[in-house]
Amino acid sequence: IEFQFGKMDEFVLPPFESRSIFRDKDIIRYTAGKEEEIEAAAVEAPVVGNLHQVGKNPHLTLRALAERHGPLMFLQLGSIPTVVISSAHVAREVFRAHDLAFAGRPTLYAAERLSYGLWDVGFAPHGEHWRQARKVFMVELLSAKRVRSFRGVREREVASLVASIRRLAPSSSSSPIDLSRMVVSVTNAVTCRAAFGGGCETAGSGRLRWVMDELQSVLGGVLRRGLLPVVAVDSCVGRAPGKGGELDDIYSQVIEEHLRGGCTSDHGDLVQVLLRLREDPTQRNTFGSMDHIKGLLTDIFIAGTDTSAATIIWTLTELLRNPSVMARAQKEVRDAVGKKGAVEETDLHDLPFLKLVINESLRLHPPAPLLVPRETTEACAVGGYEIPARTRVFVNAKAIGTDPASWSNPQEFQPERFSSGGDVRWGECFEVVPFGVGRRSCPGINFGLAVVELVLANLLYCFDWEARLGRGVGRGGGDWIGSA
Ligand code: HEM
Repeated sequence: IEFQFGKMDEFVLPPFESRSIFRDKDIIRYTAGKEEEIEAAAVEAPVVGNLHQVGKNPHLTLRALAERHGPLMFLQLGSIPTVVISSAHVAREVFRAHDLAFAGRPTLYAAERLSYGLWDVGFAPHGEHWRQARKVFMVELLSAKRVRSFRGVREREVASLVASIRRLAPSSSSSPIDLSRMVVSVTNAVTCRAAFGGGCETAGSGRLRWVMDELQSVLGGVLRRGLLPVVAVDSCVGRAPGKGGELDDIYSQVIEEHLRGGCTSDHGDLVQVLLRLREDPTQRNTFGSMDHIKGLLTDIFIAGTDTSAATIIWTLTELLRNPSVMARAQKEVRDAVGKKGAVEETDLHDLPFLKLVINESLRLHPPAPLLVPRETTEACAVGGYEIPARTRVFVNAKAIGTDPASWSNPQEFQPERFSSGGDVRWGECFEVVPFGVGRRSCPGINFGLAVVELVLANLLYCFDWEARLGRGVGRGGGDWIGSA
């Protein structure tokens, strides 16, 4: 089976756009008092500052700039003073000593609308609401137990993906299938069923899919143009499906049905959990209004769908580039599952090599290569530099994952490199940060990896894959690559 690479760069999530905050650019100085700024990245132009240097793939441009100017780099992005962290060494220093000071999020204009006024986790400023909502997210919505309860949902959706590919496969010998789109559909469907239960049908799956596509494309637009602090706002925010939009309508309908008791599901869906929390007097400030619930639902859709899909597609791409790794992963899954016909979740424990493959793919291709932007909540000193409160912070996960100081042959795809260290403690390991670091790191790791592993295991078990002739999968071999 072949698949199309054309959409690959849609899977890279560049940083967000924000409301601009005017600041003096001469703010970052040696605390020793020397009149010296953190290495300002090369040529700073009037008004736009270093913006013109950022380019189409900011994580790559910033990595190249960091190679010249150092792993703790200051940029003036338009009117926004920004610090970029590009090595494990600096990330360790920052997040071990100053996790709290770096736990803020900038107020993102479009995000405010998407999240019903920042009543969510991902975009919320650091503070009491964020703390409460995140705690409940981790305990009630995204815990290992809750994620396990969605096992049936995942297995059904993956079986449906396999059936669709089988239907398309005979005719695909001359025209490749668009696997990217199909994989996004699966991650969308799993999230949707976990969130809404039977409400997915109520909302109408076609309509819901359209809204989700719209949500992702608006978000993509916001993120893609994210480094242009002012210009990006109008075109994206106007379409952002927040309050009063189509998605809002779907949420209202599904919540209404749940309240009437008309939406039941065997696993207990996320809307049910959120409505239960709404009745709890101790949770009133966090879950008391419908906007709270809708904001949190949006978080799950935004954060959980494209990130997981990107991981699947990049992993398959690396396997195509590395046929011997593909053969080993495929042998592992086929030996473990035998003639059962499909990989079930219980089989995943027997696939240690596949886990290494996914880790390696996340190292080389973090789906959010600059994570989600942070903002300092207070002034602090890092590496002898003073960084003021409200400085924008990007952590370049791509640069960190490919830093030669941490990784030998960093550009090579070598899953075995993860075999000696046991399981990676995501969020605590500074050499590889696809899920971020510290207290704002991703709370959805279990949920995301569960679907990534099941989809990949089934794709390897059920099909033989090869790259389309004439479309190189070597480095720099085609227009589909080069973005992460
Ligand atoms: C392979 C899949 C995923 C990847 C690579 C990923 C990556 C990330 C990254 C890089 C961040 C920013 C962390 C930081 O600022 O340090 C993040 C935050 C977040 N993710 Fe994920 N994510 C994935 C799946 C999910 C899923 C499935 C969910 C929920 C269903 C989710 C929910 C969130 C939330 C709510 C936040 C915001 C956390 C906060 O600000 O406190 N993610 N994720």
